[in-house]
Amino acid sequence: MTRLARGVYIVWVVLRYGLDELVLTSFQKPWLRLLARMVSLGRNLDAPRGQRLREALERLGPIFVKFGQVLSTRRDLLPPDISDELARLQDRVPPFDSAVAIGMVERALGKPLSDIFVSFEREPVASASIAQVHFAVLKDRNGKEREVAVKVLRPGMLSAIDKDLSLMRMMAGWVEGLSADGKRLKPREVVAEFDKYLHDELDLVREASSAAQLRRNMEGLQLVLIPEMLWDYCTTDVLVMERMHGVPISQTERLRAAGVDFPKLARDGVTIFFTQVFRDGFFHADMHPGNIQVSLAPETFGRYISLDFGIVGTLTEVDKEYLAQNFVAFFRRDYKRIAELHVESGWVPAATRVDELEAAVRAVCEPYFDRPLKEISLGLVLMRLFQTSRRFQVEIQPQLVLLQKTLLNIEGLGRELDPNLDLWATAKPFLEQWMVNQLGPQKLMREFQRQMPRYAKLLPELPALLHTYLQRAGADTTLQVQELLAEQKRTNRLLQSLVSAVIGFALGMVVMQIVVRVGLF
Ligand SMILES: Nc1ncnc2c1ncn2[C@@H]1O[C@H](COP(=O)(O)OP(=O)(O)OP(=O)(O)O)[C@@H](O)[C@H]1O
Repeated sequence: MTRLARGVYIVWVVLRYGLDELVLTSFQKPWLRLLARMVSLGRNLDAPRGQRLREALERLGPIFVKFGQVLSTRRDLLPPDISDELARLQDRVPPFDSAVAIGMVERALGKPLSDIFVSFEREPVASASIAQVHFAVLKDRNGKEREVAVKVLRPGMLSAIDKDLSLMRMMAGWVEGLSADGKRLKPREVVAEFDKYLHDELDLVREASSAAQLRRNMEGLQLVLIPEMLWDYCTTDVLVMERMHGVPISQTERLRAAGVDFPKLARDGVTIFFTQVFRDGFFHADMHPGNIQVSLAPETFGRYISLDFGIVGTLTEVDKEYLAQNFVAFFRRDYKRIAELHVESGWVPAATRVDELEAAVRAVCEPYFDRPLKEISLGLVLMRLFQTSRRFQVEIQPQLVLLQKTLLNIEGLGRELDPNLDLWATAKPFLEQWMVNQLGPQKLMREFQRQMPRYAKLLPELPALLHTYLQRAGADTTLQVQELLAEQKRTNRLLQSLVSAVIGFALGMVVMQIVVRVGLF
């Protein structure tokens, strides 16, 4: 289909499903209002708006379906009825021809299939819009046989995606320009985010490296199994990894019959997530049930198996600091502090009235304290906080939105496995440890250690630097002497401040320990 024909088709679907009503209720130009009314004559719009949007995206094909799925996570932008409906979008599409998949594997790995694999299942085990997965048995370099899962990218995805993305960008521009409501929805920003997301997903080496990193991070925890990536066989289009044998988490009856301890499973899920977020700042952000299995093998019985590492989130020290400070203020119900934090960090315009922001934050948080702590959904609180912040022109970072979305998934999963799950009892040790790490002496020590190599490197260079300096100063010895004396004074002062800093640091450590251990929780 040419670009023009595809564009016309998209506009037709938009109008048939009444999507113009969703975003363009407030066309600014009268002639556009008239035109929209004319082309939409006689259409039947009985179904709820969310359902119409979902059906239209399904009709527009896999890339739009993926777009809807990504959009469903932007609960900070969309009303709940629409995001709920979008979250129901299923990404399962008919598989592509096995011969094509095999051809891609052979091209990517540079050998005939029989040279690499002992056997290769032609029928894929799963197929989605971006890729499909085949099981196989690999003959590794040492002649050892290994069961593997081979993920192959759908051919021609890049050009199809780029075509649809350029149309989406164009439509986003229209929506933003033509509708008063359009600007609020930030369509161009949303499409740009989707563009990055899709291109990341189209690089399987990137996915494999995320998996390898998570596997390393999770090794010591002994709660989750992550497939090993077989690097000799991983390319941008083809990913070969250890095959996992688990039971999908959705098959609860089977798991129960096998004797899996559900309350423990629920607690472990929270532990894994909190460790990834608060300890490592690197988390699996696509935690839908399709990507989670449970091992029934005797030596790893009851452990999670995590799959699909296309979407991971990273948190910087600044993000963690933001979360830490806000969580602490939240637990203390110190809404003024939350408001002040936003102003201090420059998140809201300096002219923002702290009392107004404080009142808005109070309205979000206070209702939650009516319930027992274990019933509070932190994902929901965060989402409401982000929504409120937007009203005050705060640009919430995408990684924080990703975190909030994953938190909602984890809480949902945990409560499904064990309705009595006390999220806080499980999360509290992590938050405590995290607070100590973020604000306590360890953090200062880490900073100190981080800076040390820089100073250590400078030290041996000092005589050479001094020598160059003296040479440059030339014959004017008076000047040299005066400057050297001044330098000596400066050095003395530096030493004095260093000593004070060390004493202050030691005192700080003691005070922080007391504050953190006694004051916060
Ligand atoms: N290493 C593995 N071992 C066993 N099964 C696997 C493995 N990797 C993938 N699968 C199977 O293939 C399915 C799809 O894998 P994956 O989620 O990685 O693909 P995807 O194309 O990204 O799908 P989606 O985006 O819909 O989650 C999994 O649900 C699982 O059943």
